[in-house]
Amino acid sequence: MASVEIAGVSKQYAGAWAVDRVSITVPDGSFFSLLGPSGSGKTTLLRLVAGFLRPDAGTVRIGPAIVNEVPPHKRDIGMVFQQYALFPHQTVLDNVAFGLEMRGMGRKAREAKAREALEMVRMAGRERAYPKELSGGQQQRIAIARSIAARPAVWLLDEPLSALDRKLRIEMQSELRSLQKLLGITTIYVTHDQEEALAMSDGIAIFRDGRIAQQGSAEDLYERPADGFVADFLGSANLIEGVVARGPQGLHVVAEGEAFRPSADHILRENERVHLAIRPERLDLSGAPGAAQGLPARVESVLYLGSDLRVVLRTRGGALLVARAPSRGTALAEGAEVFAAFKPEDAAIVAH
Ligand SMILES: Nc1ncnc2c1ncn2[C@@H]1O[C@H](COP(=O)(O)OP(=O)(O)OP(=O)(O)O)[C@@H](O)[C@H]1O
Repeated sequence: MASVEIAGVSKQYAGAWAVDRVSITVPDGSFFSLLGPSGSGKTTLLRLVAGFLRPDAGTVRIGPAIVNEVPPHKRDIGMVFQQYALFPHQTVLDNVAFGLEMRGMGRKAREAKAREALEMVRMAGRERAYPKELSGGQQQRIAIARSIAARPAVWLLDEPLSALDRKLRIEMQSELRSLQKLLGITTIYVTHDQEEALAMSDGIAIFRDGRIAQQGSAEDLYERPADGFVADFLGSANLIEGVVARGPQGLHVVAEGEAFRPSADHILRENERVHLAIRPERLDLSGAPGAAQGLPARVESVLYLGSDLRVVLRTRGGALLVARAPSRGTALAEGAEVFAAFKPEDAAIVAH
């Protein structure tokens, strides 16, 4: 197995930087996601690691070796694409064995390896089928089996589940993760689905316009977003404008005329303009103003989502807030006046 180290890598298309000085280290055996909106450079970076593209600057290492000049088939990688890219006129077994043949393995050995891979993706018994006889989910399992049959050191997946329906996607997320752990394979996973990245990854890099807005563990990014873009991208954070002021208790954030204490791990600079970023599920609408900190607000709409409600609120200062409240035992009507409370540790303070 091998780590992947991307150091200062850039790539431009027709004068525009698709990937701009990106550095990421993916430790041996870990699962790392590239997350970001469409066009932010995720696929370009994955193709640079795969060797389909050459960086204009920087280096890509797989294990100890710099691979900038190494063609894809010599990089010891397995790849899965959004579109399964199976050969329609070949059987499942031949599709999975294809890469092994390219590596010069004899028929017996490659069929044994291919069967082993099919067992891992729970497709044993379908060796003689053709791709068109399989569902989309099953075809993707075949593509996954093909990518791991040779037991590569590095696994690169580009939105592998985005063509599947939601239920199957969630099932496949945990299967992919289990398989990744079983094989101990170093993995880079491209997705634009924040829930998927949070659920699956040891590490995540959030892309914005070819650059990394922030990288870290799922918890780091969710609880301590570096800025409003990251906070919002990772799950519709509420952003309330404020400014850092000095009071008798030290530095705090003033927003809509109220003082908010920072949690212990925030470093504030006087007069800095900031946002308080609060997750919808961390707003508590159940109480009256009292010991808790928060903002008075009026309910604009209540949407029933099954297990919970989505409540849209407008603060007196004009900020729009979204809260999640349990659907049982919550009686909220449009126009009601409420107090939206939150704990200091649930409000990340992010750059404006
Ligand atoms: N072959 C190409 N020629 C010219 N420009 C390209 C090419 N491939 C990508 N780009 C541009 O590079 C930028 C990054 O694209 P990239 O496909 O890496 O983004 P992405 O984050 O993977 O997006 P998506 O989620 O939509 O696939 C975009 O502005 C895109 O238009």
